[in-house]
Amino acid sequence: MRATLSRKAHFNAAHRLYRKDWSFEKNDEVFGKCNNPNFHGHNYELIVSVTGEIDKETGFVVDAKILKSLIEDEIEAVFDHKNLNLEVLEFKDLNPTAENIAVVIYNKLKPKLAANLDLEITLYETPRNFVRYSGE
Ligand SMILES: Nc1nc2c(c(=O)[nH]1)N=C([C@H](O)[C@H](O)COP(=O)(O)OP(=O)(O)OP(=O)(O)O)CN2
Ligand SMILES: [Zn+2]
Repeated sequence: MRATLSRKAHFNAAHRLYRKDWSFEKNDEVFGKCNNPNFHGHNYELIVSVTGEIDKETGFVVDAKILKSLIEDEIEAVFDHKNLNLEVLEFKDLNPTAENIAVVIYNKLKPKLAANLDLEITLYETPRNFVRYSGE
């Protein structure tokens, strides 16, 4: 029997949406106020969902305590109160859009989970904008 265990987390981070290889005008045209050179911030809300067989002995898909620690160590410690463009290696040459942040989070967590577990990342950048990514 399969089920999904989800864990919520959050982090605050600053970012700027732009491409280094575009002019300021082109970045302004495409990214608007998100191209502010002085950055801006969001209270990101993260939902990490793990799907798999329910273990017959424990009743767990995955131990929620272990998932909590994984998110703290791999995501919150790296992203919380950081400037994503300047302080998080993965975004040195990658625009820190909600889509790309969700992919980076997926890629950090997936190898840390048992191979038979499926992972879905839901990332709210604002209360109204959110992204889902599950590796496809
Ligand atoms: N496809 C995407 N579009 C946008 C992203 C993104 O990550 N992916 N990000 C942004 C900006 O980061 C921007 O800061 C979002 O803020 P805003 O437009 O203010 O979002 P709100 O939900 O708060 O907007 P309201 O107009 O107040 O509803 C832009 N686009
Ligand atoms: Zn933004």
